[in-house]
Amino acid sequence: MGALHQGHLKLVEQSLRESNKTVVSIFVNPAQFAPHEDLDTYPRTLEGDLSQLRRLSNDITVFTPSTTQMYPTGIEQDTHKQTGAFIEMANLSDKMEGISRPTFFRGVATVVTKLFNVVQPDLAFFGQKDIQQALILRRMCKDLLVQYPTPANLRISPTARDPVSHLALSSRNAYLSEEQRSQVAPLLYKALQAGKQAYESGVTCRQDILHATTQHTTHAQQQGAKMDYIQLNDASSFEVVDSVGNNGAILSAAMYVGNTRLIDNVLLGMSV
Ligand SMILES: Nc1ncnc2c1ncn2[C@@H]1O[C@H](COP(=O)(O)OP(=O)(O)OP(=O)(O)O)[C@@H](O)[C@H]1O
Ligand SMILES: CC(C)(CO)[C@@H](O)C(=O)[O-]
Ligand code: BAL
Repeated sequence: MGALHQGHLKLVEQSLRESNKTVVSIFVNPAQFAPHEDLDTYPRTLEGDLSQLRRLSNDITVFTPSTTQMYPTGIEQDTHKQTGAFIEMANLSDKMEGISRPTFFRGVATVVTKLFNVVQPDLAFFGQKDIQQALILRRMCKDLLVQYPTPANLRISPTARDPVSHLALSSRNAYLSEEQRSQVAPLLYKALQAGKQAYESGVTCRQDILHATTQHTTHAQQQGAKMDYIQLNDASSFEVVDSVGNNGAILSAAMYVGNTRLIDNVLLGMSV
């Protein structure tokens, strides 16, 4: 969606390494924003984005469609008023992130289907920062027999982080004040890491893993942040799990720092 940062650029670099043609789409997709969310204020920095991409390579095609091109029959923000074709990911899009953003994955799956139809990529690169999004899209490719890309060719790359604070890079970090960015937001990953460390020292039970995170989530709340959730989920069904079994699990969280909603996750006993 643009406002490019190192996390995005790493995906582009991966594509440049693994493919002979790279297409970058930059499109702020209205359908994935609920009416109360930040569609209007979402950072848009197209000129800077294009220069960053040009610095990586002269051989990148940048696809910057208009809303009318992507939604030729229009798009209503309110899902109840929408008509026509949309992709539903039944019993998946209402779990995890979907509890707080019930129409988000419908909007994402729909726009990514359109992008795949237009570009027909052999390979597609998504970030682990939005882990449920990437896994839902891989499942969509499998269920809908998508050929470009096949599910195996939808790659999920590790989350790029600030080298000092380990805060996950995100376009929405631009909303944060310097103090929020350096003092409060990094506590989200610290909490997740504490859960991961507990798991790696032998703890598998959800309650105990979540307990290990509380020192940092409490600290964040004392600093004015508001936890939306921190939860342990299965990576296929996205159901909450009571313990980490053989298939591993995702420990993920969302936190408000001021009005800015940040997400992050770590993988326990699994890889993508
Ligand atoms: N820190 C990161 N590391 C790796 N991939 C990332 C990172 N941040 C975003 N991506 C990936 O880049 C792609 C484009 O994401 P998007 O444009 O929504 O950026 P974003 O920084 O995640 O923005 P937002 O603030 O809206 O969450 C997605 O596949 C996303 O997972
Ligand atoms: C997948 C995506 C491009 C759909 O608009 C967006 O959700 C994103 O950038 O993560
Ligand atoms: N990277 C996810 C885009 C969104 O939050 O809308």
